[in-house]
Amino acid sequence: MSSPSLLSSLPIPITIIIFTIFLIKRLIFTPSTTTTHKNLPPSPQTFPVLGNLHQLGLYPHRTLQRLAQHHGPLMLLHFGSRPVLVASSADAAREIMKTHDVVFSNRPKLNMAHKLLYQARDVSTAPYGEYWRQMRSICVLQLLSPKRVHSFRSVREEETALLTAGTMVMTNAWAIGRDPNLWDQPEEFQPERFLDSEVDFKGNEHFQLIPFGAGRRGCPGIPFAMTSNELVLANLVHKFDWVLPGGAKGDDLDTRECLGLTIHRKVPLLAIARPRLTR
Ligand code: HEM
Repeated sequence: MSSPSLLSSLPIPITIIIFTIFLIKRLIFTPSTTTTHKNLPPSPQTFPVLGNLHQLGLYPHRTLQRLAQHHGPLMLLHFGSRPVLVASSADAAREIMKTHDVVFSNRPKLNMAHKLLYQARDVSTAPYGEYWRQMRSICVLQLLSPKRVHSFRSVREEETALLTAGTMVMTNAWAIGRDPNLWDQPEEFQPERFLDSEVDFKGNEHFQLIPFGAGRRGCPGIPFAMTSNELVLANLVHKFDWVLPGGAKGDDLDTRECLGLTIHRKVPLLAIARPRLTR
């Protein structure tokens, strides 16, 4: 007669618990696709159902930057079941926004856009296609052209060999803007670094600075934004001296960020304007 195995000698609930732990471990520690899936960009380990969502934390731009340092400038994550390709270098951004921008010109379907923006009928969330093309050309030619701004005065889908159709793409412009391979002392505020520099912010050739995005879904409001920004900034600097309340200095500022539609200051900047020009 054979002796009973260790498992069969245990009470049933304990056997079930051990089996469940074993299953969960197998599911949780699915190996990274860095080495297992040929032709796919590297991926961090995924968690069942959540994918990589649980890893994003409060500051996804920072988490993605850290993951990219480990897995490379083009990596594949999963937000739940949705594959998400994350670009974290200027070269990767160029591939997506210039070389293959037809393929990546759609927008994700967002409930918010359908509910608030007339079934995503506005130009920024409209799916890539004829309707978007017409809206965009009205914007660019009729509303936002340099001439018009000045006058105010006062898919075709190609499938790539690597990715599943429907893969969402995120370009981490924040991480690219801090890439030490591209910028000298990236965390330092040195506006003079742009003097006599070829880098511009329009995303035409230089993808290391892309505040307006780039490619066919890039921001059409650049002339409008730059004209308004320059005017407002020039007036604020020219007409006022600025100090911090209570004699505080720049180093005293709390510069932590906060996540929202865009990343913004966690603690609002309070500054006192002292007029220095009398009319
Ligand atoms: C400093 C100011 C601005 C910044 C930093 C900015 C930035 C951006 C960015 C990052 C995008 C997404 C680009 C992409 O997906 O690749 C975008 C799209 C867009 N922006 Fe701006 N923008 C600014 C001002 C404006 C202004 C003033 C207007 C219009 C009056 C405007 C109209 C649009 C539109 C319509 C889109 C969607 C384009 C499309 O999906 O085809 N933006 N902007």
